[in-house]
Amino acid sequence: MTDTTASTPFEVHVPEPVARATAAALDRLVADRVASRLDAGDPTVWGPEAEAEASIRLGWVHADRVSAPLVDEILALRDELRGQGVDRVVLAGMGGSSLAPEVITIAAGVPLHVLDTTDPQQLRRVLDADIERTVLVVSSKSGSTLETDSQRRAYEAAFRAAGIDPAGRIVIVTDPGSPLEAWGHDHGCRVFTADPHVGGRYSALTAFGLVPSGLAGADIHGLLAEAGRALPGLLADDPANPALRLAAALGGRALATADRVDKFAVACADGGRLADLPAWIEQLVAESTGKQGVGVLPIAVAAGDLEVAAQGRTADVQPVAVADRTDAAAQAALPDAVWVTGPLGAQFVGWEVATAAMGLLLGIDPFDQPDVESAKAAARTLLEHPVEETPALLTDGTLTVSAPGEFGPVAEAATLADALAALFDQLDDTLGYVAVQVYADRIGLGDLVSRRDALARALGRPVTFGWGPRFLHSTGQYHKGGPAEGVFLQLTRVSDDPLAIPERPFGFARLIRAQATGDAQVLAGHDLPVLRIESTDDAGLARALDTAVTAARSRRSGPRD
Ligand SMILES: O=P(O)(O)OC[C@H]1O[C@H](O)[C@H](O)[C@@H](O)[C@@H]1O
Repeated sequence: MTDTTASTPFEVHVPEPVARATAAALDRLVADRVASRLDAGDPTVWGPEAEAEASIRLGWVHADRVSAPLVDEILALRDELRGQGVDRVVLAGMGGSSLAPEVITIAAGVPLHVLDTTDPQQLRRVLDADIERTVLVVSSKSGSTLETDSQRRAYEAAFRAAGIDPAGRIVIVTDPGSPLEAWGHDHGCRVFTADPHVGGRYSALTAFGLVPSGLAGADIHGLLAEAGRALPGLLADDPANPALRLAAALGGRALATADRVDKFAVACADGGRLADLPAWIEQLVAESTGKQGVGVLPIAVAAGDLEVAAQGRTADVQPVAVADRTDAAAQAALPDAVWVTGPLGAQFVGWEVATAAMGLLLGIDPFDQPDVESAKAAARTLLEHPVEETPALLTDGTLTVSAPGEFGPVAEAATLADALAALFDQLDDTLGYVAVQVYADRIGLGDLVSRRDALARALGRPVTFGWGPRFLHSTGQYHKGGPAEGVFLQLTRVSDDPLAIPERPFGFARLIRAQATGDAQVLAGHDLPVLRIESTDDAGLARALDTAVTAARSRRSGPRD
């Protein structure tokens, strides 16, 4: 008897009109044998310019097998730590070194405290709690990421201040040969070296995803098994291959001259297990595809938000729903959406294959991130030299408004609402989007995200929402290297918190401000409109966003030429 209850390992449903409009892209992916060439580790898929990078970046295709021996090692360490009463796991890491573990542990319902910030308020909350029960995982592929290094320094000092030897409480995950590996060995820490043939954003099923998640109590063996079950179907040159169908549906119209669809809004449709998956998809797709003036922009949204709603969404955005199992009633309620269904391990490899295939459709290298370095360099320069203030346009209570690079008539703005209206006037009504970038405590002020949908509805255009500096390691590449369609609203919570970074001449408050200033300068240097609002209190951030919604509404209802 056939088992009709077995869940499908990975399934993609593409609405008929989308499938028709992207059929040529799917044909191309099958004819170019992208799936079997990935399976074989062929680095020539993306052309001669991408070959050198691709030749050291395809280890993720078989990560389920390569990572299997790690599982017992991680679980043994977890038991050892628990035996010592150490059961609280904190992760220091940015981008590809923290997004996957956060998704995995949320799906598993186990606690993991992710430090992917330089915001002093957010850091203090984690640093000040339960240190006697805490193990810190420091994850960095390069071993030189400034935020991660700063978090590690702060925690090491906190362990020492509490009379705890950091050697037994800091676990390192890094590439072989990195400065962090050397630091870990020199300081007697447990060190896991990852497969160096996997880039950060493709590393979910390597030591980067597995060590923190496994220590926190997630079923990492099951996760690898889910990927293993899906992979054969994902590596077949077949028009039924769900990853190729996903790539064609999302990337097949991104370069069209008419009716371009170069964005997708992704929501978790099962309300629970995969709730955080859209944040991981954002980094994978944005950083992989957004370069050389082209790209596919992923926008993480909630299920009822404008960009996925049946009414009012815009033609350049494809709605996407992710869920861990098929639910016919939910699918019927969102008939225009591409549905991506499967358990988390399968979602990881399915999206990775699809993203690599999108790289072929777009003609770019899906494994590099050429524009990420520019923001880091600008922040470093600002930290080494006294910060050069962009003159303020105006102040409003606790808020200071400035526009590096200027744009339109913003210099004449007399009020915050005027400045916001000037920014929104730069928005292209066909392909433009607004990127809201908030450098603040993303846990304590998490409610600010709820204003994203209101702003999108008021503008009638898509809105992305990123927490700084986290998004610099995720969608930041797309904003600078992708199509010049964005206008940028940057909010920064400035503070005089003295939280120090040991052996550095600057503390966290100065660092986060330099990161915001540096990125704004780089964006303005690309001739992109950037409005900066700095707030000396938490309430100012909410007030600035509420004013943005009001300004956006009057733009829509006011006279248009
Ligand atoms: O793991 P790390 O070397 O610390 O890198 C963390 C992140 O840094 C950069 O921003 C890259 O663009 C990301 O892809 C990467 O995930």
